[in-house]
Amino acid sequence: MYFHALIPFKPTNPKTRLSCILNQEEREAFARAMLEDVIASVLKSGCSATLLCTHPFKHENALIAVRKESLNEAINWALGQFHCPALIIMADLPLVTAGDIQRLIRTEKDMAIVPGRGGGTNVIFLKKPRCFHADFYGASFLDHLRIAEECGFSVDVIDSFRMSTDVDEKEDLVEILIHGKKRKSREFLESSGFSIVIDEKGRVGVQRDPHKETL
Ligand SMILES: Nc1nc2c(ncn2[C@@H]2O[C@H](COP(=O)(O)OP(=O)(O)OP(=O)(O)O)[C@@H](O)[C@H]2O)c(=O)[nH]1
Ligand SMILES: C[C@H](OP(=O)(O)O)C(=O)O
Repeated sequence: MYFHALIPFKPTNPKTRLSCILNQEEREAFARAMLEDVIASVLKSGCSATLLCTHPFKHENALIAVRKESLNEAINWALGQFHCPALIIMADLPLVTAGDIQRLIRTEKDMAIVPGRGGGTNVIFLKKPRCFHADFYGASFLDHLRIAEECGFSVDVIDSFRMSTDVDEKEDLVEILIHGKKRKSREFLESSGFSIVIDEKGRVGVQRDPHKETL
């Protein structure tokens, strides 16, 4: 089955929650690396990709729509354009695989949704996108379930470590370094001097080679 994936993407000053370890230029490069990982899996799954960008951006394998309004307004504008099922997938899910995406688009329910850790929403597949509206931020997973109920949709909640791992905070980088084999995002982190470290309590974190620090 062939579907269209909508990937919201903020190319300019993204991932501000990583400002403690990456400067703006690095955050922009890292966000692009994660986006590459997501696009590669989207295309491998057989879907096409449209980037819903806050600023002008170019990509050889994706269509681009530039919308300067907020994330929800931009997505809701896009959903109104769809006449076929739609996949909304965030650009900060570098561990996603093509098989994960196929699992969503093969759902027999009206909607499939993947929660993000901490209450967010990482991926939504909608068979009737024009009935739905996005309400990201805060406990958006619960909000999206409520909106689906209002639409009368049957819902498939997908339990997936890889798709539920959105990369927002320094601690999240651990997952890329451990599980991100062959990912552009892992290459970026390794070439920027990041590696995993285990603290005195046995917790796993990341450290950066001081010679590669720029802050
Ligand atoms: N089109 C669009 N995409 C956005 C916007 N804000 C964030 N995104 C994208 O939406 C997804 C989830 O966003 P966040 O996790 O909040 O990412 P972020 O805004 O870069 O990160 P923080 O600054 O740390 O909040 C990512 O794919 C972002 O690139 C926006 O205003 N418009
Ligand atoms: C967009 C937002 O992302 P988070 O801030 O949870 O990463 C959400 O999932 O609602």
